[in-house]
Amino acid sequence: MKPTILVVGGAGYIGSQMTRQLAAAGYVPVVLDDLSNGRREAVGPHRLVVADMGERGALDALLQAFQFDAVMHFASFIQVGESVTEPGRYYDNNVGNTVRLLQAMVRHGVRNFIFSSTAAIFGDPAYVPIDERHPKEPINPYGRSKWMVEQVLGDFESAYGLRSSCLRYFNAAGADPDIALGECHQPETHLIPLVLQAAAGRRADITVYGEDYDTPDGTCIRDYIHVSDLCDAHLLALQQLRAGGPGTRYNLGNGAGYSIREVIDAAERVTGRTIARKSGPRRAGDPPVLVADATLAKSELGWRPRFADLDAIILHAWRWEQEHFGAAAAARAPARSGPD
Ligand SMILES: O=c1ccn([C@@H]2O[C@H](COP(=O)(O)OP(=O)(O)O[C@H]3O[C@H](CO)[C@H](O)[C@H](O)[C@H]3O)[C@@H](O)[C@H]2O)c(=O)[nH]1
Repeated sequence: MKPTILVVGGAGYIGSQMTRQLAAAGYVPVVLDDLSNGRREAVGPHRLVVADMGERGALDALLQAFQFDAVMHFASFIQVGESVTEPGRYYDNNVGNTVRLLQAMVRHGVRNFIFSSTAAIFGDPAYVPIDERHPKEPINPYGRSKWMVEQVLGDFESAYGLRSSCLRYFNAAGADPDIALGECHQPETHLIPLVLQAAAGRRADITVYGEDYDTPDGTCIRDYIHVSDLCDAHLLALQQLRAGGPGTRYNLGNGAGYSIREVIDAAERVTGRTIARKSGPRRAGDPPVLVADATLAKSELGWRPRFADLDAIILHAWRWEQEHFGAAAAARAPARSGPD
């Protein structure tokens, strides 16, 4: 029998890609999503249960109905700025609901958990590239909420034998190489999709948040990682947990940092279009440089990123932008019967 995996938040950007890759790798994914941020159509032919992950009754029914081998959890709120102005919502969902999910797993004897953690747990880096030993000093509620869950997971492993892999994403970007899935946040706040909206003429320009950082060109440096490579790391972490290994934590990035200006230059190269840029103030909570040291994921998981090149990441995102929002999408729109 194929192992069944619960993908919480599997209708979202990374969760839907994970669902697709799990099925391709021979697993049976079951998606739990309340569709507050996810899209029903992103789940494709796979089983979707629409419910709130904080609801005890819904969780019990689901964990009763299926024998899950593992749970992957992608259903967090992810905007740093919003977490500063609405911390209650972030702690309630990212910590409270995650603990409720973990308690349901304990009640039903599901022992393997893969958690989407983040570079934001490290705060302003003391050094780069950032390895797993780097101090955890998050500087915003989003990062704190993720670090709290990592600590909760340590306690759940000691007390209940629930083993977990925490994967700390640096900047997830790109789209499915077949362009079946891609980024579609409402509202969109991430740099690469916004830059590509400007290239496509869906927005007038891109605002660069701060040009006075202590970096070579004054703009923030990030380590962009392709969404498919992130999902590959999840598959490897899943194998590792299912083989009976202890809980693990891995930083996931390509180890190469690109400034905002370099990202916009790369997007101009890939799209062949000129992208208008505007100077804006710094965005609260942005560390100047975030670059991963992913040596541990490579040596212990055997993880090998397939799309480490920034231009390849942007090219997939650009194809997705055109396929999903461009002229082809507009031509398809009138044929649709109504909202879905
Ligand atoms: O219109 C924009 C949007 C972003 N940026 C800049 O581009 C860089 C990347 O910003 P993103 O919003 O794309 O990504 P973040 O680094 O802020 O966010 C990533 O890391 C966060 C934690 O640090 C969260 O995990 C988040 O979900 C994840 O995408 C930042 O310096 C940001 O200030 C701009 O200059 N203009």
